[in-house]
Amino acid sequence: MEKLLIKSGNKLQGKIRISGAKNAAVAIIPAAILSGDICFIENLPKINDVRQLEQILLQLGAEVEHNHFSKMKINASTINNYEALGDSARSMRASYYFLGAMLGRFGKAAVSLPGGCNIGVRPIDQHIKGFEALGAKVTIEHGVVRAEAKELIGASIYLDVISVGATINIMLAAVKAKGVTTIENAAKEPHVVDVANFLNAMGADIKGAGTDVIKINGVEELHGCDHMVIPDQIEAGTYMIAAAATQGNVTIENVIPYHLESISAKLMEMGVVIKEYDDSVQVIGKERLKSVDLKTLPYPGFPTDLQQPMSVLLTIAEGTSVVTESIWENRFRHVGELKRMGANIKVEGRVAVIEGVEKLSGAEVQATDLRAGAAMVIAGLIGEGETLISNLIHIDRGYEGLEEKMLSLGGNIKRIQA
Ligand SMILES: CC(=O)N[C@H]1[C@@H](OP(=O)(O)OP(=O)(O)OC[C@H]2O[C@@H](n3ccc(=O)[nH]c3=O)[C@H](O)[C@@H]2O)O[C@H](CO)[C@@H](O)[C@@H]1O
Ligand SMILES: C=C(OP(=O)(O)O)C(=O)O
Repeated sequence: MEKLLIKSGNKLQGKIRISGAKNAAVAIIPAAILSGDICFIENLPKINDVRQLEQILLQLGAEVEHNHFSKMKINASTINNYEALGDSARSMRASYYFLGAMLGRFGKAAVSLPGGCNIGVRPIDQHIKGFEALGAKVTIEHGVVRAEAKELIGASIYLDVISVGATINIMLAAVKAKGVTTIENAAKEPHVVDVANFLNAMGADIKGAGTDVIKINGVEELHGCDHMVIPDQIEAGTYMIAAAATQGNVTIENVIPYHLESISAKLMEMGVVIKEYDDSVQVIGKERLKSVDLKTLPYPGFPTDLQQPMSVLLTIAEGTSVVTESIWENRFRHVGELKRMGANIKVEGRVAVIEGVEKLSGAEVQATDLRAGAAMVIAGLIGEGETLISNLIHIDRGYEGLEEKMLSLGGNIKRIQA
């Protein structure tokens, strides 16, 4: 089994380049099948979720070419199967975007119920409500979601919860529907905007992405396009936190600093020095940081996907921090692992109370999910001695070359068979 062996002691120093955003890429790839023309997608992250999406595209009959995923060419004119069933679809969350995309293009779709991180129940009722409002019939049987519509007609849809997935899936289904669709209480994450920009580059007419209300004027046809995926806000935040935790000095390049404001603000509140440039941020750590309270919220709030890495930093801050996870009901599974390293954390429901300790100590721990994995890597960089992390499958789903990037910054980390 592959594990990550980390020795602590090195402060991260230097420059790091952030990859394309996982959560944008995994929606844009399925979105590309909305047209029978050729789409080129650039700046894709080299992660397992993207590899699984390629498998699904091939399963559907699309033609795919890429140069180690840097630029993917998708020809969806050859699609002859409307069912994405099996391990690839089940292995990840974003396979559910094929529902919206296939429904939007062909009026029918079947996708195995998606997987993804085990961080809560993860219902898809808002996606289904949206598809049904557009005129589709949706069923779930034997672990497969099926959606079918003779004709999709624009509708007004109010989301009961702010959902990234439902917002994007409804956009995908609605771009070619007859008439106007509005999504109210829409998610505003940067990846939602990137997907809307991609669809507009294909000829869609979407306005308001990035605000609470998205308006989609259905168009008859979409065409091919060339699109560059935005930089990954969460990967950038992960390296910012790692730099702060190791008292390092790291310049994080190829970012949109505006997308990082909630993270920069929290780090500065703790005493970290952040310098913002046009497309990079420099993070300079300090010896003992101050505790802070943190509540995860939809964008532009503090992202839930950085709650776990951030809680590592809080374990060694001075004082007591209260972390409230308001998006997912089960996103504290990393706490048990951090306790093995000497962290002092109490969890009550969706709240974790973290009492800062002088230091963590290395231990054998697991990546219980994707961001928990990143959290363990940061803990390993600061935990006295050696840390061995297992269950790397989660990390590989969403971080491009994590150990190579950490190594280039001076982190003492290697992948071993153990
Ligand atoms: C591939 C991808 O982009 N994953 C991200 C996406 O997940 P995902 O799109 O699955 O998350 P959502 O934004 O949909 O979920 C937010 C909240 O809404 C609830 N909900 C969602 C849909 C639904 O039909 N019904 C419902 O009740 C969820 O249980 C959760 O409490 O956004 C999350 C919130 O920023 C991130 O943590 C994930 O990294
Ligand atoms: C939870 C995440 O991803 P997914 O929705 O793909 O499980 C994440 O990226 O942190």
